[in-house]
Amino acid sequence: MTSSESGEIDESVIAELSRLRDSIDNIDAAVVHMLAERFKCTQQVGYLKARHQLPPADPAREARQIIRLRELAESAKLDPAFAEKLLNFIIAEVIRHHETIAKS
Ligand SMILES: O=C(O)C(=O)C[C@]1(C(=O)O)C=C[C@@H](O)C=C1
Repeated sequence: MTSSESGEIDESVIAELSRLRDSIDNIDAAVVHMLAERFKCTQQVGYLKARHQLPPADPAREARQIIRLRELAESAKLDPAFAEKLLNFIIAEVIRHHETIAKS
């Protein structure tokens, strides 16, 4: 009898789900720590740009980053469109931070 037939979840299923969720939690923690480090770097870039009157956004640099990230995603079997959307999402936040720094 399967878990769905009996209405109870098999012990081994619970154990496997728990093991996978532990790994997911570790990966999520790593992502948060890596993002925090990235934002520490971009904050320094923001101050550097503000000090030297450089524009917050650099579209040419972004275009190169997207090409590189899409290639990395493909070789890692990650959807390149997702990788591009994620990078754009992060960069939009960075630009917002740069603009705040420039105004301050
Ligand atoms: O490299 C820069 O010039 C940055 O400001 C950093 C960054 C990024 O987050 O990677 C953010 C904004 C720019 O448009 C390009 C890249």
